[in-house]
Amino acid sequence: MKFETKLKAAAAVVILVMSTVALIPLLVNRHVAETMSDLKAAARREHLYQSLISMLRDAETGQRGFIVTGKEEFLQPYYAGTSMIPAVLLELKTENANPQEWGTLKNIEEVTNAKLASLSDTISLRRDSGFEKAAQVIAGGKGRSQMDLLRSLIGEELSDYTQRRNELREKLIITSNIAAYAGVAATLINVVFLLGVLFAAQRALLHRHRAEERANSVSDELRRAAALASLRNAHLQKSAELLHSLELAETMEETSDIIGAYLPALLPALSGSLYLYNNSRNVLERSARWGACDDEPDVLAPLDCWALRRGSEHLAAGPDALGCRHARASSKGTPRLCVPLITQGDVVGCLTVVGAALGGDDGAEQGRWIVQLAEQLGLALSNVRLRVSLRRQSIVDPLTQLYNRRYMDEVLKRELLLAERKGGAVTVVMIDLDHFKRVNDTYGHDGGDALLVAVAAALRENVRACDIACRLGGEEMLIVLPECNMANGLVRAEAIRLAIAALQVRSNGQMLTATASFGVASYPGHGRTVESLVHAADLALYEAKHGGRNCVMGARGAEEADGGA
Ligand SMILES: Nc1nc2c(ncn2[C@@H]2O[C@H](COP(=O)(O)OP(=O)(O)OP(=O)(O)O)[C@@H](O)[C@H]2O)c(=O)[nH]1
Repeated sequence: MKFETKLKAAAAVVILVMSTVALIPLLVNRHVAETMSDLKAAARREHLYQSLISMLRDAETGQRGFIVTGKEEFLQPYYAGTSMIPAVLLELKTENANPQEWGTLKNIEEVTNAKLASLSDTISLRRDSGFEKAAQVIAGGKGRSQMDLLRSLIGEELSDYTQRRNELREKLIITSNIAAYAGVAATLINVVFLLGVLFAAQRALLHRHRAEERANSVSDELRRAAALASLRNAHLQKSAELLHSLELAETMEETSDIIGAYLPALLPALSGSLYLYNNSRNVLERSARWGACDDEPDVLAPLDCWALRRGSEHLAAGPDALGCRHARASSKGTPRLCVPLITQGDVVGCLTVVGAALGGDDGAEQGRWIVQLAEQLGLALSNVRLRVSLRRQSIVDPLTQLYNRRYMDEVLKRELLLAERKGGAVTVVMIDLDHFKRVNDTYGHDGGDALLVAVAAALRENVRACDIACRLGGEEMLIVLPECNMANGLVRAEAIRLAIAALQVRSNGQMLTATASFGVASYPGHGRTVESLVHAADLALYEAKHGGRNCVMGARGAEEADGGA
């Protein structure tokens, strides 16, 4: 049974008991009232009997006085007594007479009437026949014996009533005592039951209070869980968007931009930086930052960060926490979480996050979410790296690290379209090493390869960042010079020719040198398509070869159509 149902049942029992208990004094008091009434009736009858005897005595006294004196005024007590006797007798007969009394009452009435008759007779005799005659009748003693009989009969009744009154008085005392005890007992029982109800009510209140507290705490937990779930949902949605954008990234720079744009929304109450590992320098370089607090260095040495040293996340919260060396003094005291970005055992970066929210109530949850995010970022970054590397492999010649013919086609096509739209120029420089077969024959294929690598480096060093140096195949190379006219192209080709001629390459203990022949052609004068332009450069190269090699030849018929760049 539920506690509150039990309490209701107990309250019903208490009300029943208290009502019953309240009736006890009522019943006892009624009994007392009845006894009091009996006592009053007994006293009244006692009084009537005493009055009757007293009235008869007065009547007799008046009769004697008249007989002795013969004066009528002496009859005054006689008249007063006899006038009230019938009423007294009537009341004795009708009011509260009990059955045992009836016989005696009848006798008393008869003797009284006889006594009154004899009193009246002697008074008449005195009037009519004088004192002597009346005195003789009195001396006969009839009147006295009547009076004695009445005294005896009334005395019996009075004695009965005295006894009855005593009995009633005792009964009244007992009943009164019972009433008093019943009152006290009822009060005590009521007090006990009231205390019981009070105690039970208090327990019920306590019970309810605890239940309310439990309900409140459960509802708080549910609210927190709901808020957490919605936050997680938002995080998951945002991180899914971020990961999707990272899948489309083509370069590491683009990757950094994407991460930098998403981090403020993913970790809004915090500040931080994302570092990416630079293999060649063995340091981590900052690729993105967000938030109000910027106290991170641009470059992170692996030994400066506990997370990188340990290979797992490191939280520094509180004054005694072990802080990383890269954390600057300005942010000391603010919780900081560093998480290494690791994929397949390799560190690809590090996420450092700073903010009071890391140490609050939800700090642990935030920390878990950041570690999870870092895992996803690490995986995504490694995918981007792989993609960038594959893409590079597909467009770069593995020996010389120059772009391959396929990429040259792609780039040149794009540059020609741009030049057409802008009305600009594009120049291509075709390069072919002289007597390269001889190099191979003399120094072996390794020697030839070493020379090719050195020439490729010389090309890269002598062009602008926007120029694209490619290896078309064998010892044949081509440079695309965007926004460059024929004249400038010829100058550039000449500089490269000199750079190649100055090369001294050591291979297998021998010093190798090289020269190259150059054919230069420009858009739009020597061709408007990739094929026609490359063909024009190739023809010029052919002329350079036939012109004695180690020289630069421009394609024919270009001057009038040359752009102004
Ligand atoms: N070591 C090396 N040799 C290569 C490579 N690709 C092509 N060759 C060689 O380059 C040589 C090209 O020779 P040719 O086409 O006859 O021209 P050449 O000897 O340079 O003479 P000219 O071009 O007329 O000056 C061949 O012997 C090829 O085997 C390469 O990747 N490495």
